Amino acid sequence: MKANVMDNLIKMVDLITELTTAHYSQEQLASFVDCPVYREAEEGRTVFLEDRPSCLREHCLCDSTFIVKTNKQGMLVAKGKPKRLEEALDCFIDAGEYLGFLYDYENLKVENHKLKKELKLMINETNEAVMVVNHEGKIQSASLPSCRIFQETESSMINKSICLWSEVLWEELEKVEYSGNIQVKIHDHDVHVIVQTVIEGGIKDRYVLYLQVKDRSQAPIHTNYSFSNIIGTSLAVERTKRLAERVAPSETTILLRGESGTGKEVFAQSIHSASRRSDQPFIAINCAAIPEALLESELFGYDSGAFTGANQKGKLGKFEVAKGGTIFLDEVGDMPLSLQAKLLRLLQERKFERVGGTMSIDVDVRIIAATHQDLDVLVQQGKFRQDLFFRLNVIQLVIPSLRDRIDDLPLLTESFLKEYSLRQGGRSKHFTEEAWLLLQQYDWPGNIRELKNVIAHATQIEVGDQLTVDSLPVALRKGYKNVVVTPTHASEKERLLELLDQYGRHTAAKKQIAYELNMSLPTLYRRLKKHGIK
Ligand SMILES: Nc1ncnc2c1ncn2[C@@H]1O[C@H](COP(=O)(O)OP(=O)(O)OP(=O)(O)O)[C@@H](O)[C@H]1O
Repeated sequence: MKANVMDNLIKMVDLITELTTAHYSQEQLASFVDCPVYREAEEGRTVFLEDRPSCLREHCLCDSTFIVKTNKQGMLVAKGKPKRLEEALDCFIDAGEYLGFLYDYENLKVENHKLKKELKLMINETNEAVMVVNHEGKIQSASLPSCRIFQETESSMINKSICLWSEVLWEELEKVEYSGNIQVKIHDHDVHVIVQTVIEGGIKDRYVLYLQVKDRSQAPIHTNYSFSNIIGTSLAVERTKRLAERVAPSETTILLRGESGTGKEVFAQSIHSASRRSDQPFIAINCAAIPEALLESELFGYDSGAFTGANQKGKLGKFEVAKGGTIFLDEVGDMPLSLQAKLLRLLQERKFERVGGTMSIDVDVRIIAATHQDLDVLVQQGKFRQDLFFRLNVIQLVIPSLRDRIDDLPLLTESFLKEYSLRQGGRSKHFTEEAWLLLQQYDWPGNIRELKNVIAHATQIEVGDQLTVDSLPVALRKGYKNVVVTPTHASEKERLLELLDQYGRHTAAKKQIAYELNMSLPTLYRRLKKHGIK
């Protein structure tokens, strides 16, 4: 479907060139009334003429073969091979319909600038990476997805030579006669470029480029996770998954809470994959990992000339790169207050300005924010704006820690063992009983990320199929006591007792404990009963 529309767009560029060559006004048409060809065309049929009819000859502005399409408003006369134009007219309608507007070619006023404007609009609106490069290698128009591949704003690419980004691409473009395929590297991405040349007056006038990033794992749009591959069947994770699945299709802003390494990004990606935006970009940005001075331009982009002495070209910010898709603001609690104000305005007005820019840019992005910190506390401390907190906290999902879903340890371990053993080209390895006990006793402060790292480490250093205590990191081995217990049971019981000691045994304390464990109060009572805790 998309490929067809692209083909159509490419062909249309050709068509537009042809259409601009001749058009007859109402007055001129008045003098054609006696012409049989014109009358036939007036009935609404497209008439293809191998030769120029005598009735048109005297009014004719140029001398070549014609195709005539007419109605009350005027007559469209275009130059070119009849069969090709017939196809092109169909393409014109198809592409117009797909892009949400139908160009009424019955009423077509064939004025060069208008058609060029329409083409530009279509290029801007398309979700495909399309560019037009002129015969000197200068970029004439570029759709937003193509700007993403080049990691530039449209304004910083227009009228610049394509050589600035890839000399190879320009060398290869020059070799293309009519159409061709080029493989190039742009910012380390392997990009496949489909090229169509536009010939005017017998010479190559411009190139229409359709770009596809081949290695999608490197493309910003890529997500690895959907709900179906979130591993875990524990009550805590099932509950969170159900709630996330319910809110995914809506456009609601979501706040994910949970310790580091619990899978907040995994949930954010899954929500994106289950939303209407799934074929649009998913862009993640860690607000804590980027120096404060750079965060604003990373998020909102900057216009050329925004920084003196700096790179004079503009740059797209993550909100623009994510257009139509989802942005994942990880560690949002670390965002500086000055930027919190800008983010709040964006959430309220769905608009923002680039750094150094004056133009307001509309935002069409779903926001999923995440934090391992307690935003309530940050609000009380004056480190996080309360109004922003309310805006972000429309739906809150708490991702349980691995301790609180320790029942999932076997499933997770098995899956990571398979993954890493396969990666290393061998059979699936397994833990000895002793090592397995240690894994179950450990309290996993680094959560699933830590578990993954432990398994990657163990499978790498152990040559045999069995992963022993010795292949575990020191932090885990510290707790090794060589005792036989039923650990899942024991560790949950231990955790419950610990929390009861900490908070107390009255109902309010139990409510707090249930909240901490991401379970309902009745579930907590069931668990307490199961472990014989009074
Ligand atoms: N349910 C799951 N099934 C499979 N893998 C998971 C699951 N949850 C998390 N992981 C893996 O654990 C690692 C950490 O997950 P992720 O980055 O989503 O955590 P996070 O909570 O966003 O961490 P941080 O707060 O540090 O950014 C990733 O490698 C991810 O693939």
